[in-house]
Amino acid sequence: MKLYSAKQIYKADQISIKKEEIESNELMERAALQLFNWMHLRMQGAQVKIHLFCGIGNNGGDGIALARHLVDHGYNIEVYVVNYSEKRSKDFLINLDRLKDRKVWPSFMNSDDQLPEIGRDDIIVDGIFGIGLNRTPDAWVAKVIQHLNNSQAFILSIDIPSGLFTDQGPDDFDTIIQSNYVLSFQTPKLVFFLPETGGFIEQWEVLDIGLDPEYLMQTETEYELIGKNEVLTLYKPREKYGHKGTYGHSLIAGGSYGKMGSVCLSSKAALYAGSGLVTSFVPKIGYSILQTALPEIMVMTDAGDNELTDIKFDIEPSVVGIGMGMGTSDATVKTFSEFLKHNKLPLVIDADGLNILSKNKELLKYLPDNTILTPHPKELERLIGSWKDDFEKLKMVKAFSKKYNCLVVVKGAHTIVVNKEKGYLNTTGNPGMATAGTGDVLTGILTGLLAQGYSALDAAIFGVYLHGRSGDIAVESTGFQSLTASHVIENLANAYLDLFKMPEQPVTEEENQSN
Ligand SMILES: NC(=O)C1=CN([C@@H]2O[C@H](COP(=O)(O)OP(=O)(O)OC[C@H]3O[C@@H](n4cnc5c(N)ncnc54)[C@H](O)[C@@H]3O)[C@@H](O)[C@H]2O)[C@@H](O)CC1
Ligand SMILES: Nc1ncnc2c1ncn2[C@@H]1O[C@H](COP(=O)(O)OP(=O)(O)O)[C@@H](O)[C@H]1O
Ligand SMILES: [K+]
Repeated sequence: MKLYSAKQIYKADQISIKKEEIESNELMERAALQLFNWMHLRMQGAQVKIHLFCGIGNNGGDGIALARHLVDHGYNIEVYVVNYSEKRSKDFLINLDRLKDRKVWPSFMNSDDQLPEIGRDDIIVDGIFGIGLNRTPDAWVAKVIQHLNNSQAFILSIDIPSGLFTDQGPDDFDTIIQSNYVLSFQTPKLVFFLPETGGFIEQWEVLDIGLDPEYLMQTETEYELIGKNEVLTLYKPREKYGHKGTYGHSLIAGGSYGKMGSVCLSSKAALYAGSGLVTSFVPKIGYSILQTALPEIMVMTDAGDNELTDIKFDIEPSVVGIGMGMGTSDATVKTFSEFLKHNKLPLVIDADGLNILSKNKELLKYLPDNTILTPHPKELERLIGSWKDDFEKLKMVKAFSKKYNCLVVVKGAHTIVVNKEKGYLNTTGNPGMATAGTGDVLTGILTGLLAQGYSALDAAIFGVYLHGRSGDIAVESTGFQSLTASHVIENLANAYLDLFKMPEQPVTEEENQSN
C-alpha cells in the first residue's frame, strides 16, 4: 500500500474535484459521511456524550460536518471550536452555518478560556488539526490537547492525531493528541509507523473518500507499506523438477567463543527459509556445536580456535551471510577486511560485521552492489552517525544506501527496507520479538532467500515480512514474554503456509443451521 505525502493528498484532492466537477465541500461531505457511518455502526444511537473538538481548517470542517450528521441522528453531542486562527477555511464556514441551521451552537475556545469538563466514559472526536499542520501549536492549544489526553476518554482522531506533522518530526511531544483510533482519509500516514510518533496511534483504519484512482495509481510514493498482498507477488513457487542445487547454497560465517548460538540460529533459519544447502563457517570451537545442533547443515572451520582469523573456503556458495557473534578482535577485523577486498559473492552483513564496517568505513567501497545490511538502531547509529529525528534518520539512510549502492534493513517495530530513494515499511512482527537472537534469524532468512534466487530487494522485503509473520504466529502460543528466536524459526513454515490461507469468512445463517 502506498503512503502518500500531504502534498500528494492535496494534489489528489484538487484533481478529484476537477475531474468529478464537484465542489470541495462535497468531498468534505463524503469524508464526514464516512466518519459518521463508522461511528453509527458501532454506537447504534447510544447516548454516550460525544465532545467534538474542531479547528478552523478543513480538519475542523470535517468535525463540524460530522457533528451535523450526529445531531440529525439524535446523538448526544457538544461542539467546541478551537479558535487558533482567524483564517477559517471556506468549507469550515459552510459547515458551521449548516450546523447552526440545526440550532447547534459550538463553544468557541480562545486562549484564556476555561477547559471543559470531560468524563472518562465520554468520547472525544479530535478534529483540531489535520494534514495542514505547519508549525507547532501555540501553548494554549497545547494545553487543550493535554487536557484531552488527560481526560482518559476514548479519542477518535479525524485523519491524523492533531499536533502530529504528516511529513516531518515533531518539535514538542506535548502538543500531540494521544489517539485511541485514527480514521485516516485515503491513506495511512508515514508517521503512524515511525518509532518516535507511532506511539500516538493505538489503532488506525483508512476511509476511502474516493480520491481519483488514476492519480493515486500513477503517483510514485517515497514509502510503501508491506503486507500480505504485496509479498504474495514476490513469492517464488518450488518447481516440480527442482533439486537442492536449484535452491542455492548459503554460507553463514560468524561466531566466536561463547557466541556460537548466533550461527546456529542463522544457519537453521536459512535452511527453514528454503535454501537448498547451508554451510556454516565457524572457528574450531564451533565444529561439534553446529554438527550436533543441526544435522542438515555442513560445517567448515577457520584456522582460529575461538574466533575467525582466516575467512577462506574452497566451495562456491551462492551467497554469504556474515557477522553474527563474530566479535571484533584484531585478527577478526583483519580477516573480515581481507575477505571483503576479495569477495565477489552477494552478501548479507549483520551485527559485528556492521560494527567492523562502522569503525573501518574505507571497507564500505568493497561491498558488492545490493549488499544487504541489517542494523538494529545502535548499529545503525554507529554506521551513519546520530540523527535529530526519524525523518533525518531516513534521509541519512537513503543517502548511505545511494552512496554505497546497498540495501539497509532498518530494524525496529516496523522494520524499514531502504533502497536508495525508496522505503518499504513492514507490518508484521510484535514486541515479543525484542529478544536475543531474532536478528540472527532474520539474517539467516535473508541469506536463504538470496540463495534461492530472489533479488536483493525482494529478499529483503519478503524476508522481513516472513520473519515478523513467524513471530506473530509464534506469539499466539508463547505469549510476548516467552517468545524466543527459536520459536520464530519453527514458525517459518506456518508463515509460508499462511501466505496462501484465505481470510476466515463469517459463518452464514444457512451453514449454521445445517450443522
Ligand atoms: N483529500 C482529503 O484527504 C480531504 C481532506 N479533508 C480534511 O482536510 C484536512 C486538511 O485541512 P487544512 O488544509 O485546512 O488544514 P488543517 O485543518 O489541518 O489545519 C488548518 C490550518 O491551520 C493553519 N495552521 C497550521 N498549523 C497551525 C498552527 N500550529 N497554529 C495555527 N494554525 C495553524 C494552516 O494554515 C492550516 O491550513 C485533512 O486532514 C482532512 O481532515 C477533508 O475535508 C476532505 C478531503
Ligand atoms: N517491538 C518490536 N516489534 C516488532 N519487531 C521487533 C520489535 N523489537 C524487535 N523486533 C525485531 O526483532 C529483531 C531484533 O534484532 P536484533 O536487535 O538484531 O536482535 P539480536 O541481535 O539479538 O539478534 C529485528 O528484526 C526487529 O525488527
Ligand atoms: K485530527
